[in-house]
Amino acid sequence: MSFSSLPIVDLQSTSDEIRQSLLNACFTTGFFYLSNHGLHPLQDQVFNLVKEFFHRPLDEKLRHALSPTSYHGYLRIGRENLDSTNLKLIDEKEAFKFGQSGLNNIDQFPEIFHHGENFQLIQTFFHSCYDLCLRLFEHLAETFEINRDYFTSKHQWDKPPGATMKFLHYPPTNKTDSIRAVSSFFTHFNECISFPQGAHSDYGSLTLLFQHDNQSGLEVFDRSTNQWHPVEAHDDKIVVNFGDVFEYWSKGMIKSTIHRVNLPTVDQQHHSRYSIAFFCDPNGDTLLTPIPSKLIQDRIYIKDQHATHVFPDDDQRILTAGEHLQMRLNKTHTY
Ligand SMILES: O=C(O)CCC(=O)C(=O)O
Ligand SMILES: [Fe+2]
Repeated sequence: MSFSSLPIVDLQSTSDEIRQSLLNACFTTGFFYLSNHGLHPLQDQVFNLVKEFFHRPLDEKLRHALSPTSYHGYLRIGRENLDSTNLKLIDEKEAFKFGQSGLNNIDQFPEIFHHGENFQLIQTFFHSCYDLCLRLFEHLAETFEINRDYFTSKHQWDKPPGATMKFLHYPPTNKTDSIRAVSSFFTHFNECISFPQGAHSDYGSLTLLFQHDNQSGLEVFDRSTNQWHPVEAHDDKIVVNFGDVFEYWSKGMIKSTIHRVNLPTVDQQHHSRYSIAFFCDPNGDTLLTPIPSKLIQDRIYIKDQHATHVFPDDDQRILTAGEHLQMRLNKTHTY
């Protein structure tokens, strides 16, 4: 895998160029920048709302805490911890999660999302993200030289589980360099320590990540060298990554690359970092069988140690996307 910089998929370039850059992303990190995607003006408005929401008092946000039976709600700091391999790591982020199934029911959402056009803005943004994923799926089908609707037909809007959107806030940290050193020391002594967001791979097919104020923090893991690499934030480019489902579908050709959010650099540590993640999941009954493409049909899937997060055991039973999602969600530890 090469990490010198992520490939750029420019949606205003020709289909051939898009195919080439997608192929490049498929063969390297499974991450790419998406430019000229058309969502930038909308994204700015949504970030204003994101900031307004997270500035509300904690008790007000907690009135809409995510419950085990709902697909949307507020997650306080430490509630969702994504590194399932290290139960001592607490994610120092707060989030608000929107499940597609709740998007029509405004009454369940915090007051601030009811004001003026805010709820319509959220819905429009959600739909635009979904449409953008469908567009990428069509380009990917061309890249794999298979039916144009191969992937889109597995992501039908009206079938569960649907997509999920998360507003994310990483509060300022006053960890100085010496505290950073002490934190890593304490992990050896069974203390819980906090980290903006623990290492994980995404569970679904595609993730869109919107960043704000060009504030970096995202890092991707290079399996071949065991090293973390920072991903530069550019507000006008969406960072897109493939999730576990594509690793299954492509017999490991596409990596569901592990990533995390690291502590900010010292000059940025007094600023909040905001991001929006949009997670696309195939319909629950979709089988995780290989894509019928000559690019991968002769491929032998050799699972490396990092694929164990995708393949929890060695039984050869073919999972559905729904079973896989449930298995990953069960492993996300919460307090
Ligand atoms: O906030 C970020 O930069 C990354 C978010 C992410 O990876 C996730 O929520 O799965
Ligand atoms: Fe992620």
